[in-house]
Amino acid sequence: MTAIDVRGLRKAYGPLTALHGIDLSVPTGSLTALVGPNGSGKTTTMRLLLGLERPDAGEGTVLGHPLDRPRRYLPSVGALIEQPALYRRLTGRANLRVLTEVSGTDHRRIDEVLKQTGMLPYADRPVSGYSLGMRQRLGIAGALLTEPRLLVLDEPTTGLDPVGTAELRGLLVSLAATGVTTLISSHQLNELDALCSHFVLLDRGRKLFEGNRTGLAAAHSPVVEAAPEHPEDLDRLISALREKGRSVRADDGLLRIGAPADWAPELNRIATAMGITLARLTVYRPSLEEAFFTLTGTDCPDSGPLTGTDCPDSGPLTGTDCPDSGPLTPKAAHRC
Ligand SMILES: Nc1ncnc2c1ncn2[C@@H]1O[C@H](COP(=O)(O)OP(=O)(O)OP(=O)(O)O)[C@@H](O)[C@H]1O
Repeated sequence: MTAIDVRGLRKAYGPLTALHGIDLSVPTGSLTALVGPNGSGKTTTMRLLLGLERPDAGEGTVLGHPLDRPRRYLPSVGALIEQPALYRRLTGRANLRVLTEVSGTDHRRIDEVLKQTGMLPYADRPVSGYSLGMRQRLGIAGALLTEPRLLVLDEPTTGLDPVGTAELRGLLVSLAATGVTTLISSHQLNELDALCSHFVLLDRGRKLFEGNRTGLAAAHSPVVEAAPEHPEDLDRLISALREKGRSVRADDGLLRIGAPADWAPELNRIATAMGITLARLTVYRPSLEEAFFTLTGTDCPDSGPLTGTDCPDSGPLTGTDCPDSGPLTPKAAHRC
């Protein structure tokens, strides 16, 4: 069963094509990540699915209803696009009451969604005193008022501190357990890696990948890392490997070679035959983030014009070092 099943979704703004005809199949009940750099088309995709804009082309269904009949499915959809629009002087509860009045929802839902989002203890305080995380949770509480079967959240973790992000993650997991399908966009790939079961990767308006985490990891072949004992041997080894058709990248004395895991002994033999001793020889599987940057052809999140992504330590749950500040971890080595 698919909650969202669309084909050939296309949208242009004047000369700029924001979406080049993408297909999406979001499984019912899944927590689906919509991942991509700035300008890749995440928000546009969500706006089209929510009927906020009309696609230039494309068809399909959302919750079993035709995409071009959003009024049929929107009553079962909750959405948070960018920051929630809240009245700062009103309390959280009063904000939700306004929403129930606008949407005609039973106001008895208010306490339920406050409880569901962990906001009940703060419900009677003015929103002006809320942290960013509390505002996001209140925004999600608002999106839950109509008991949606599909939740669409555009970068809900932006600006959240580690505690706020962890709380939001907990909330999304508990919602998924109730059968709600959630489509969530973010740049913070490692965070979604832990959270989501289904992944859609966008870049420059095109879909690069859709599938589960295993499929995504498989899309990025293992990497063999090696470092000669003597740095002066580096260039010779690189030339030899390239002559054998291997893609090789050198980062501060460490070679990163695209090759299957069982090729590592062969590398050892090649080096030995050349009289080179390897001080390091390891194989590792890429993280979701690395697979993504490989697929997009982006080397370093803060160096490419299309990424606009901050150093990984801006994401509280990545656990990676900032590429130029930490030791040469596999991740740091690969990324910059
Ligand atoms: N209303 C609009 N008018 C003109 N161009 C637009 C409009 N909305 C989006 N775009 C352009 O379409 C492209 C995709 O934008 P979109 O906001 O969907 O990307 P995104 O992946 O959500 O990016 P971000 O992470 O920065 O929010 C961008 O080049 C953007 O500038």
